[in-house]
Amino acid sequence: MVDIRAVPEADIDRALELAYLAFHDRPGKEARERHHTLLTRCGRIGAYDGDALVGFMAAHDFRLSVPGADLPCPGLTFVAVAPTHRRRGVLSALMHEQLSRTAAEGAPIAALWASEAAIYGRFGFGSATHGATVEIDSTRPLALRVEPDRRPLRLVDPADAPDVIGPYHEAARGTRAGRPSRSPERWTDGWLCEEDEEDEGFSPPRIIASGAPGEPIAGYVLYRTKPVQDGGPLRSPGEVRVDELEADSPQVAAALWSCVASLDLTGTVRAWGRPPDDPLLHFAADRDQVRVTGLFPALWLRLVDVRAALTARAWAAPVEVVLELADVRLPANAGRFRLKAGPQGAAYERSGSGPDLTLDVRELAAAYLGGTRLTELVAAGLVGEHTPGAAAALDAALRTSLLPHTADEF
Ligand SMILES: CC(=O)SCCNC(=O)CCNC(=O)[C@H](O)C(C)(C)COP(=O)(O)OP(=O)(O)OC[C@H]1O[C@@H](n2cnc3c(N)ncnc32)[C@H](O)[C@@H]1OP(=O)(O)O
Repeated sequence: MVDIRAVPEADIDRALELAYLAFHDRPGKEARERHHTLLTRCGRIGAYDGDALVGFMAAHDFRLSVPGADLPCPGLTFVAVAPTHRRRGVLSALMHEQLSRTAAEGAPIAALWASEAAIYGRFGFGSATHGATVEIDSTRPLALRVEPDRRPLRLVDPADAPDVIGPYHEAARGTRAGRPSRSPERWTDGWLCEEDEEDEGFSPPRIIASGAPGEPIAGYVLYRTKPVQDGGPLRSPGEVRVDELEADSPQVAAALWSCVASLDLTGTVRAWGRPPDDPLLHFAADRDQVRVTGLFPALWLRLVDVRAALTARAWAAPVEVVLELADVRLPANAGRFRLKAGPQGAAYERSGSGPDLTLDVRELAAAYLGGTRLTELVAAGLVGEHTPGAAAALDAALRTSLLPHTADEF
């Protein structure tokens, strides 16, 4: 029997060794130090078999943008179970403890990025945002259907970036649901880290902002580059990897995309985590030049307190439905509830009426940010619709003008 309890700071190095073991990772000294510091700032729970730490889970203290609100939301990370103890319920026990703590702390939701998509649905997490991998052939000028903004572009020193682009990012977070808050440390130790943790072949981060010095910025692009790989006949062009691009308008976005697509000694721009409704995909004149090469589940969301989550968000249209909700991990959420919601707010109370929709909490979580349509889940056989049109009506109320999205992998 393992014992689930808080992991003291003294055990952080052991937790990291366990995580590196589980993730087949061998980071260098600097990355280890960064991870250590990061874990000092996270909530930490462990599974101990006697003295041995055999399971671990950490939680960032995030807030997450949801439609019309910004909610406390632990961001679960560094989940690892020792190879000697896997498939014996250690993760399940850690998750049980984590969800109980989340509820006790009054956070209505929790989120994570999954190492494998098959793991977290059973714990009530739904796939709530998606990322698109976009590739631009930049061996020729980027063909656009909008006129790029003419404001000057300027380089921002990464050391100044939290002050220059941090507030811009924080404001942009409210425009799309699904975005976690970014602490100064997450900027410096993650996005702006000199060495790229995934691939040390990439340059340090580069930032180009739109707007003359002294003026408020109108957008920015954060990217890294890889030089030409010179293997004789196998010579491949340099690559630009766009990590983040935010802009006030399509014209500013066009100026920033054009800029990275025209960098000398590069022939490809890869943006690994764009919103699936990225305006670029519409204003690119040649869709053979700008291609979506992949679509992946990004943020997984858990509605820990369904009532608090539903009544906290904004609603796009009036709806009144009775939901029969299943939640085997958090039974307080389970049962029949009448949701009456609209632009004025929402009420969610237990009901004795027959259900319009029958669904598991993971399906409601997938739909909560407006990124997954319940009508599609009905069509997939995952949501039962007992009143024709009920799923479409709830979709209309959950809808957001922009798809939820985040590239903040944690
Ligand atoms: C948010 C993050 O940090 S994501 C990172 C997750 N960590 C990793 O991928 C590191 C390598 N893997 C591991 O450390 C472990 O295998 C973990 C954490 C994925 C699973 O831990 P375990 O203690 O083995 O899980 P546990 O025994 O509680 O399994 C619970 C259920 O999930 C299932 N499950 C666990 N892992 C997986 C998986 N990778 N794929 C599919 N199903 C899985 C189990 O079969 C079990 O199913 P059941 O309830 O029907 O019996």
